[in-house]
Amino acid sequence: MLLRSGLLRHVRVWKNLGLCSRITVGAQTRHKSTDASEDEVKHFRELAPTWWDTNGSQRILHKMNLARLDFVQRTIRNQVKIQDPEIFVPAFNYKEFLPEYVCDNIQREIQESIESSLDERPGMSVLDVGCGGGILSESLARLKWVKSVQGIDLTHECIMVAKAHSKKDPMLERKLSYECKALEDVTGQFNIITCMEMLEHVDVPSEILRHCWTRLSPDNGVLFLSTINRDLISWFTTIYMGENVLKVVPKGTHHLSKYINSKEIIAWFNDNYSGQFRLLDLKGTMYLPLRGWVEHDCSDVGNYFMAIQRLE
Ligand SMILES: CC(C)=CCC/C(C)=C/CC/C(C)=C/CC/C(C)=C/CC/C(C)=C/CC/C(C)=C/Cc1cc(C(=O)O)cc(O)c1O
Ligand SMILES: C[S@@+](CC[C@H](N)C(=O)[O-])C[C@H]1O[C@@H](n2cnc3c(N)ncnc32)[C@H](O)[C@@H]1O
Ligand SMILES: [Mg+2]
Repeated sequence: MLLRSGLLRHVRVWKNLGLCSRITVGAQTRHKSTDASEDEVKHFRELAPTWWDTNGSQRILHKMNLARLDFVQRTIRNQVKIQDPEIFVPAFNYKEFLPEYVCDNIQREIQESIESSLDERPGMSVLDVGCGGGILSESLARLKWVKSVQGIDLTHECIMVAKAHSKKDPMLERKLSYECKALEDVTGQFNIITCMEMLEHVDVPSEILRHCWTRLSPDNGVLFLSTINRDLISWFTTIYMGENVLKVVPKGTHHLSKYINSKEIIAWFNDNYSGQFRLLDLKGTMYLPLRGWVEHDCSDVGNYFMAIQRLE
């Protein structure tokens, strides 16, 4: 069992990185396999009152919301096939040959066609797992092509804050609902399931992934994950700098030993659902002062966004 004390712990974890896969760490005797641990619930219970203060303890989460919503929208739009024969979709790298204004027009027409295709479809149902105070849930509920968002979380105070904040916007009332419940108690299937900045807070992440999978529509449902690789750079940025130096993340939020490598998640899906899923996108993301969260292609280090599609 990895020691949880001081820098030595982090060095030990870092040296032992390859020895145990985080994804299937043994489930202790648990009431529910997807239950939250008391210390995590206590931590987020204390943060709940200031959740919607965009300059408060969750300010980094608010800043991250812009980047992850871009990731979600880009991924969903990329699944839309252009149906309109009037739309010219060049089959070559036209941006290298055509004038910029022509390229801009082509891009605009393609995006407009995608948006109208999305709007013509029946709206998508969304489950936001570990929704916290609802930062992502509200943003998703405001998307035209989303018909419903169900946010669940096991910190009761977060759900109360989420419900109170959503009441400020009447438009959300018919699309957005919240419940303090465990994932395994959620019924039905969803077109989109989001599990953002939550996996690194649970004791048995494989159970969360398994229960997400069974609630993902087999008709190309998409699971969006964002979490953190278990590496020294993650420790340096998210814990040493984030919590101790810059103090932009509440102290005690993260524990390196609970971080999950993107490769571990992909390996777990290959082991459990081989041939039934497609990795739609995987991007690293990092917070840079003055720039906010920026995407990069090194998804094996630091934070990452992942989109996995269920094929059957
Ligand atoms: C290719 C690659 C990644 C190379 C990186 C190399 C390297 C060493 C880069 C250093 C980057 C750099 C310039 C660091 C300077 C210090 C800095 C800006 C550190 C970032 C601190 C920070 C904001 C970390 C984010 C932590 C995090 C995961 C936030 C999400 C979050 C938030 C909250 C909350 O607000 O309560 C709770 C959570 O559970 C979260 O996951
Ligand atoms: C960092 S917050 C992320 C909130 C939200 N997903 C976002 O990104 O804005 C992590 C949330 O996960 C919740 N959580 C932790 N373990 C959970 C579990 N096993 N089931 C449901 N929620 C859980 C916590 O209560 C907390 O609200
Ligand atoms: Mg986190």
